[in-house]
Amino acid sequence: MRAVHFGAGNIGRGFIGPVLSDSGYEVCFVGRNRLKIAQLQERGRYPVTLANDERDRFIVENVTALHLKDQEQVAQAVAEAEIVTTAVGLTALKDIAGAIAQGIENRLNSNAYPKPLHIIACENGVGSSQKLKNLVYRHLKQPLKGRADRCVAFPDVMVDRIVPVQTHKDPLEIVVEPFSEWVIPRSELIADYTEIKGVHYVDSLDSYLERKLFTVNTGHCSAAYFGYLEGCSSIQEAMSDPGIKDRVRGVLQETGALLVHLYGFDPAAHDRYIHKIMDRFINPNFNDKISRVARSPLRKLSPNDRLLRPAMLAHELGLETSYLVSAITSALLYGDPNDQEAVLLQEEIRTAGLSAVLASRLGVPAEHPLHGEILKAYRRACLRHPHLASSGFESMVQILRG
Ligand SMILES: NC(=O)C1=CN([C@@H]2O[C@H](COP(=O)(O)OP(=O)(O)OC[C@H]3O[C@@H](n4cnc5c(N)ncnc54)[C@H](O)[C@@H]3O)[C@@H](O)[C@H]2O)C=CC1
Ligand SMILES: O=P(O)(O)OC[C@H]1O[C@](O)(CO)[C@@H](O)[C@@H]1O
Repeated sequence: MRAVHFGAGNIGRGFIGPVLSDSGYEVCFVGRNRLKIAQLQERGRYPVTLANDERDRFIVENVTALHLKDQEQVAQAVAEAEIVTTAVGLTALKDIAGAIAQGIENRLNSNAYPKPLHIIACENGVGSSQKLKNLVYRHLKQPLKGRADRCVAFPDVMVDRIVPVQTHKDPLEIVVEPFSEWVIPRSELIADYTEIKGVHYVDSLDSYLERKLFTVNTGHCSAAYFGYLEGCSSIQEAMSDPGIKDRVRGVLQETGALLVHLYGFDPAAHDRYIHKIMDRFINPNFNDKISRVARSPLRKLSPNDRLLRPAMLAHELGLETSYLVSAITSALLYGDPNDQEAVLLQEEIRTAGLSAVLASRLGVPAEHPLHGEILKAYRRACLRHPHLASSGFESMVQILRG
């Protein structure tokens, strides 16, 4: 059995690769980093270490690799695979869609009755595989789309494992948290699907996906944005500040009330879930950089993502949102000069004004009550954090003072 995985990065090597390999797949990584690709080709295996006290270690066997630029080989690998997975980042899906489409075309053209193919985007977000499908279909000619509909499935999934940025001498070495969960809805699978060992199959994905997105991802990025404002460099440092930890808990209690309302979770069980997730953030066996967890604030602030979606839904239901508003406000102040989206966000706020950004980027129109609340909270946060003035906020802080 052959799997093709796009993205030889942290979640690819640290989670998807090991699960597929353990399930008997030969895993072909498709990536951009020449050194990693060459090493994967040469060694055919790599080590994974668990960030637990014992530092348990295992080897992922039966792997190979291709460079994304080797278009013909990549398309052929997709054409022959049983499963294709991705972990490249939501915004990068458009850059691999053409290669996947070419693979589907080869597969359909070489066989009148091609075997079914499952293509799974293991990216954080709602409807990631459907997004990938739309991008792939833009490259397919009309008659092929109809045939692809019959034998290619794009199931949306939930993946959960914290894999921080890696800083080892060996470019393939990877340290991951011990916990992991991969959930796939049975209803989105087509014929002849071979179950992957270790995957949790469910009837419906929504509750699993939103519980994870609004708890692990909302809580984690809140810790990162709160920590950034206080000058922390890692999540571990941020979570050791009792004030930040309380605010993260406040955010998760708000999303928790929403999730309990939406999905009927038992409140006490959900409270235990929150507790467990906060313990995962604190894991002392690695150092998770704020810059990783806070990365791409425009994506994280988009209407369907981990901050705005729960805030808007909670507001609609008349639930409390003040901690979520404070997390959104902190994200709006994220100004890491090495993060392209943070730079663009700050530039847009400076040039168009916060109110316009709230309406156009975050989907919170001027007449929405949360619009005014975010503006107010933002003004208060600017005044509390004058150190941000050095990164271009000076004039704004002056205006706000005036
Ligand atoms: N790291 C984590 O703990 C988790 C990450 N995820 C999701 O997995 C995805 C990947 O995240 P990480 O592995 O952490 O990131 P990463 O940066 O370690 O890996 C991403 C990989 O995709 C490749 N890539 C990036 N842009 C590309 C492009 N335009 N074309 C082709 N390849 C490209 C990179 O070369 C890299 O190998 C993201 O969607 C993330 O939200 C999901 C759960 C956990
Ligand atoms: O990968 P993204 O969406 O930028 O966000 C990083 C997130 O990924 C995770 O590592 C796993 O979902 C979270 O810990 C973190 O919130």
